[in-house]
Amino acid sequence: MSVRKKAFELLIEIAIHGKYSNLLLKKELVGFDDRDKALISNIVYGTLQNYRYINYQWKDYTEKPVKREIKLLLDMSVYQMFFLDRIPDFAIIDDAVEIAKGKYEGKYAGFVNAILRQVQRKGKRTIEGDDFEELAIRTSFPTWIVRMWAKQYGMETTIQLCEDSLHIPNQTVRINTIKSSKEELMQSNQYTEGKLSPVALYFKKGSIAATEDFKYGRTSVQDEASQMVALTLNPTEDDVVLDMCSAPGSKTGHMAALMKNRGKIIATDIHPHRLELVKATMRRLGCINVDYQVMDATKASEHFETNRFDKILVDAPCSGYGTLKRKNEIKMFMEPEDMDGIIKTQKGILAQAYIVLKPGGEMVYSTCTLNKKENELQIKSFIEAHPDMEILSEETIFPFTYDSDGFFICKMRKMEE
Ligand SMILES: C[S@@+](CC[C@H](N)C(=O)[O-])C[C@H]1O[C@@H](n2cnc3c(N)ncnc32)[C@H](O)[C@@H]1O
Repeated sequence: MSVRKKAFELLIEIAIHGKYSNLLLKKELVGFDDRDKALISNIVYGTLQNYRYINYQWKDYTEKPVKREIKLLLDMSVYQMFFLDRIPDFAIIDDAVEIAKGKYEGKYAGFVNAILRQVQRKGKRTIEGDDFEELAIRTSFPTWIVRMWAKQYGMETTIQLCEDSLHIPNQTVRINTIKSSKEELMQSNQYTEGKLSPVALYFKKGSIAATEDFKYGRTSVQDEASQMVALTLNPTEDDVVLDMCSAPGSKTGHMAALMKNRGKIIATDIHPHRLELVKATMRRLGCINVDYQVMDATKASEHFETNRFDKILVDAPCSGYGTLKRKNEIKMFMEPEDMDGIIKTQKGILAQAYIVLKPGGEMVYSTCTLNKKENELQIKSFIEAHPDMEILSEETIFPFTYDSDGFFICKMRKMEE
């Protein structure tokens, strides 16, 4: 199968059928050589990352409603014409026409040809609209989120956030100190040192999952800002810790390492199949101080006695807007109402965490999103409802500062009775 046809099929799966891009590409690119793999990945991720900008380049050249698959074919072709210098336009257009011929009995081949020839003739369009609209189209975001971020964080930060989402992210591992050390791993020349977390290494090239270090549990794939969560909670060897939303287990493994495999972590998640991922990861990492329990964290006090835990991690389900350079398709699907249910769940989990936390105990609330309603305002309302909780630290890590994901991390303490 041609490289572009494969890219097109993958885009249909992601953009129309809602599959996760990183999982799909990992599975579907087996058997392609490295050059083809790189080109297919580039076309798929590039089209997703720039979906609104490239669509803007051709959408006014037709008044007819365009079928979703044909729209994707045009988007993908325009992406290649404007972003990939090495492929001549005529080859991209010919290929798109050939792919269209195979769809809907060839009905759209002429249409695809006509639109792409217009794009080729007219070149890049100047973006029209106010500052919010211009930024949203240029960096391919829905305009509502640009307005929301500008209101919450200011325009300068919003521009940085939007532009940062177009970068290819670092591949980062956490050193699993249960099995290895920085000194040992750095000997292999596969890594450079991280910038934020003391146990982060950047993987230089290739697939982390294919390395011996990963296979034997010396490393865990984990973004650097994400590593700051367990470091902030800082559980010790004597603690009994509740990890309320633990799957797939990145932070559980980190906490086990900080606790030197002593004390106890109870790892819970609402989804049994996701809790299985935590178990598998703990086996690979050699973590032996973890117990597992399927649990809806909004009902934690039905499972555990009051005041039981020394430390609690609430790594809450969230809108995920801090992970946009890693999960490009979120930008395409994000809707303002997505947040409503999540905010309610976060509130419910926090209220339950409070009940099962010991007086004098500490808890971290974290999200991988940039949205004050899920972060600062969520904490503000929690503290108002629980005046015996004090904030020890509250930090937003923007994804552009350390080329990491974006995280919000708040550490709190329950005052002694
Ligand atoms: C941000 S992820 C957690 C990531 C994890 N802490 C890690 O470091 O790998 C949020 C998790 O919360 C779980 N979740 C969602 N709603 C929940 C609920 N009501 N109770 C418990 N877990 C929930 C999801 O299944 C998901 O695994």
